[in-house]
Amino acid sequence: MYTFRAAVVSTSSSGLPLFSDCRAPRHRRRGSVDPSWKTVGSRRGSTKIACACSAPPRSWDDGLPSLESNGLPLSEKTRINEEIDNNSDILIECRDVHKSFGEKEILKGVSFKIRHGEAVGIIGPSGTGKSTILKVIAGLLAPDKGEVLICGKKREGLVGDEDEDISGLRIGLVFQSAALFDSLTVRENVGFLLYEKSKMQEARIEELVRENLAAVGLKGVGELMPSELSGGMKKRVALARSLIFDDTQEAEVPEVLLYDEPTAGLDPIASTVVEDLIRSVHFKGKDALGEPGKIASYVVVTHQHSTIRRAVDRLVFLYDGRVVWEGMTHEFTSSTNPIVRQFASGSLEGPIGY
Ligand SMILES: Nc1ncnc2c1ncn2[C@@H]1O[C@H](COP(=O)(O)OP(=O)(O)OP(=O)(O)O)[C@@H](O)[C@H]1O
Repeated sequence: MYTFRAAVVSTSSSGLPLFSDCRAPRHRRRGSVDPSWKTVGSRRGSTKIACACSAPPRSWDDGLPSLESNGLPLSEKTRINEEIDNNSDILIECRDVHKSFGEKEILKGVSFKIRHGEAVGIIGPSGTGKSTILKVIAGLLAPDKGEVLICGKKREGLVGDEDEDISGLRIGLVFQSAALFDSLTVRENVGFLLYEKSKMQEARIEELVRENLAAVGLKGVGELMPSELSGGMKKRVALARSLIFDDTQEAEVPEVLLYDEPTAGLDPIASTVVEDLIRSVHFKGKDALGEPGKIASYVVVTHQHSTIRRAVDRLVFLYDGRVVWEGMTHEFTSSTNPIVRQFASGSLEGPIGY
């Protein structure tokens, strides 16, 4: 399963133009380049946080009655106001997202919301579309039907497309394979985007690389090659790469990180390290330097029970291309939903067929 997924991500067999710029910079290439690497994100945000996290402007002609003219009872007005307030912290919303690969319909109408401050896990049986929905959110895949709203605004186009215009939010995707360029040093991997896309001085980039490596508990590894790192260290380097950004160019906008099976293939202790790291770079946590993390919200696709328990607070359960259950992590094992029960217990008996 792991190998297959890694293969899907690490080749451009999907035919996506997205991977067309996934090459190491020519002057930094040393030998072969892992073509799988892609950092996803809009570094062009110009909206201030207050705007970034506020609800989309709502027209009172959109089906909801006007508060001014219809003399609604106070309770009704309150309800509507609460609904607006409750939606004001939604960073990402998937609405009825469909996606097929050839004849195979994978996502059959996926809807859920990610709010500011949330730590969400996406779980479900193999092949049910968990990685696919992450890639749709990240702008690596376009939905066939339905939409993804980023801070209330419909995402148009894919990452790198000219018509891609997401502002007010940065989205980073951390691939399960870590997907480092094997021909670049750790420092070059972490600073890749800044070396390539920014006008920052090399010395400043190096400083940021050092800071971000330190934040994930890695000091003094900048000049090592990826082949010299353990699997857990590679995942941390990938995380540091997703945290770094050009802070000279843009207004500060929230960042959402999407982790695709971050603990797959790790031993239990290495998994705990990565799970705690995921928590630590969240703004509610403290990074390895004791500073508050930078991440506003994150989403973790995982199969591992330890990761579910330790790294996320809320779960979205995908089955057969749809969300069949959502709930808090502590509700997962006591759910009466037969699909969830079977999955949580690992039983062969139940609605999920293998
Ligand atoms: N680019 C692609 N081209 C063709 N089929 C694809 C592509 N990407 C994914 N698929 C198929 O879509 C289905 C869902 O894949 P996905 O990786 O999203 O599942 P998943 O729920 O993350 O699985 P797992 O838990 O095993 O990693 C699989 O059957 C896979 O073969």
